[in-house]
Amino acid sequence: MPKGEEPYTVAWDAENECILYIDQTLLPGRYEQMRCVTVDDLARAIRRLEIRGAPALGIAGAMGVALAAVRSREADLQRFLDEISRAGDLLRGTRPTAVNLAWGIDRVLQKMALAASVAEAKSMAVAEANIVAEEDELTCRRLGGFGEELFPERCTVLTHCNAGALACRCWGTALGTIRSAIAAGKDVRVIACETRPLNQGSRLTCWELARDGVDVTLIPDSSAAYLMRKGMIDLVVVGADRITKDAVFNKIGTYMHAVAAHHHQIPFHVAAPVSTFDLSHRETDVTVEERDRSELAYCGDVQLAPDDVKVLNYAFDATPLDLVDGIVTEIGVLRPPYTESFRLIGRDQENRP
Ligand SMILES: CSC[C@@H](O)[C@@H](O)C(=O)COP(=O)(O)O
Repeated sequence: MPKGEEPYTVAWDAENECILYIDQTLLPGRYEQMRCVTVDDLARAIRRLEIRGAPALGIAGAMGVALAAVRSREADLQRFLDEISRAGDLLRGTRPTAVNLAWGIDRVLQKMALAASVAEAKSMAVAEANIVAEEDELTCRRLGGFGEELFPERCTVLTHCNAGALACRCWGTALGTIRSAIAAGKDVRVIACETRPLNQGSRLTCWELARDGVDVTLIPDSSAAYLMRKGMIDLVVVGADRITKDAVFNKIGTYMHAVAAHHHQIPFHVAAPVSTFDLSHRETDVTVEERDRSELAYCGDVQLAPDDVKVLNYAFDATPLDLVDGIVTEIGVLRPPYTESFRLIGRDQENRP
């Protein structure tokens, strides 16, 4: 977190060789740091959304591989690498849509494959995981700087879900652009959609922004189009979990905001690091996570739907690129038709080790 001595969302504890993280399921009531000492602990924390948000999942994936490495007792290098690769597969399977998770895991596995001994592989894994985390902070701040230019001097921006400090190491992507605009002296008010069913908007985005003294107003997801119609929203900025050749995957509900923004001629922007791009795939190739019926059928212990009713609980949706007016990244703001910028990013990704 950017304030004072506060902890980062996900961090490596070098002394105890484990992962420290802020349990996001406890917010806004409790702000508490937890630890994962095994890969199983981490897999559980990710499935429960104690750690969530694409860039934070990338860091968690990278640190999860480092955790598996330092905990291993295997002495043979090849068997060691096979064991860590299986740990990577376990983590990769926890949440299929946010591409950053697999990206973070693969980055550390690829680095370890260059090691000449188990000891070297372990120290390479920890070092690379920490680099992934440090880079995320730089990326968010750079991205925020580019995104700031999208904000008029005085404006109201709508955002969905939480693409803030809690979804990254700190600062945030969509909220990073808002923080940067405010830091540049602009008068920015935020409309935060509650983001049913798990309320990342009301619990996390409102908590983060209110704590920073940002003017934030909570709305039900279903009122966004009406506020647009009433002229109460100047622009929309959201994060992303995966950007394919043809679509932006983000929290369920994002697509309806994009459609409504297009209808009302309100700019709709996405803020995401280059690590969120997956330009070798199309929308239809991507597995969209479906979550448990209990998230909709219950609110805590209160039953909201009959026992036998069918529930369809997609965690994400896909917004076609023709509804996206700009994608803010750490290398600049990409503009439609995206062909040339995607070609350059895709070529760069293919050339990675
Ligand atoms: C910078 S985070 C961008 C996205 O990861 C965010 O908008 C989102 O959809 C997160 O979903 P979640 O299910 O809470 O992990």
